Amino acid sequence: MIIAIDGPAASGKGTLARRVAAAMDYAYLDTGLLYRATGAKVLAMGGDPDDAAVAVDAAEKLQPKDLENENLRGEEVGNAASRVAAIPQVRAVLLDFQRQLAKTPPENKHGAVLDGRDIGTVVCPEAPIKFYLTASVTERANRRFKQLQEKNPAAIYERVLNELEERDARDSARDVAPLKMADHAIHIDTDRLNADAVYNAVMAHIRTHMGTDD
Ligand SMILES: Nc1ncnc2c1ncn2[C@@H]1O[C@H](COP(=O)(O)OP(=O)(O)OP(=O)(O)O)[C@@H](O)[C@H]1O
Ligand SMILES: Nc1ccn([C@@H]2O[C@H](COP(=O)(O)O)[C@@H](O)[C@H]2O)c(=O)n1
Repeated sequence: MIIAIDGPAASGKGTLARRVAAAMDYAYLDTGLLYRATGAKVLAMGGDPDDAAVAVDAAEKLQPKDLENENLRGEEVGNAASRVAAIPQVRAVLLDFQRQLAKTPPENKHGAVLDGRDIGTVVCPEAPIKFYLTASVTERANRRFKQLQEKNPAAIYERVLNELEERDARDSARDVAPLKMADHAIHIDTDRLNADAVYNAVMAHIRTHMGTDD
């Protein structure tokens, strides 16, 4: 079974998806990492993330080790990721890998959890269960700021907020696979829910869907 989790930056998709995948013994794919690794490659080459030829070349050359780069999590790379992600040919290059993993999860797992922006709408529209997580931009900026501060005490809240707003706007307005809720997705507003509460709500939906709730 495929479980799709979409939503804007720092809404808690990865935290949730990782936990759901572990509980279900499913494979997990953070699809944002593919775009982050592509953006980071472009920056490392001194290229412009809006340059389609350079970005496509970087996407085509991605290797598994590129996804393990510790520096992918910063907002500068997030911004570059969001710019390469608006290029249709980049998305086309990365699509097959995502679909393949969803349809044939590694290690003979019986399912996969994918999180991103377009999992329920484009990558796996056939997913039987889809979630769409949101939270206000200020709540998400607080979360991301706290997270970044653990690694970099000099992180600046206003900068984090601006970068999230910029990324939200670009991800929602692009022509190809924009961020939006899929039809039939379950919307969870996480503003007043901690990570445990979100997880419990999602697992309750999954059990109901699978007919395993008692
Ligand atoms: N419901 C929640 N309440 C408060 N904090 C949360 C909640 N869910 C996740 N967090 C925290 O918010 C931060 C961002 O979460 P996470 O990385 O899972 O978001 P994301 O949507 O995957 O982000 P991105 O799109 O940038 O990959 C993390 O520090 C995480 O621990
Ligand atoms: N399915 C996806 C996933 C991500 N993106 C783009 O990548 C950027 C970084 O993603 P994070 O989840 O790590 O924040 C994001 O801002 C999107 O532009 C995407 O387009 N589709």
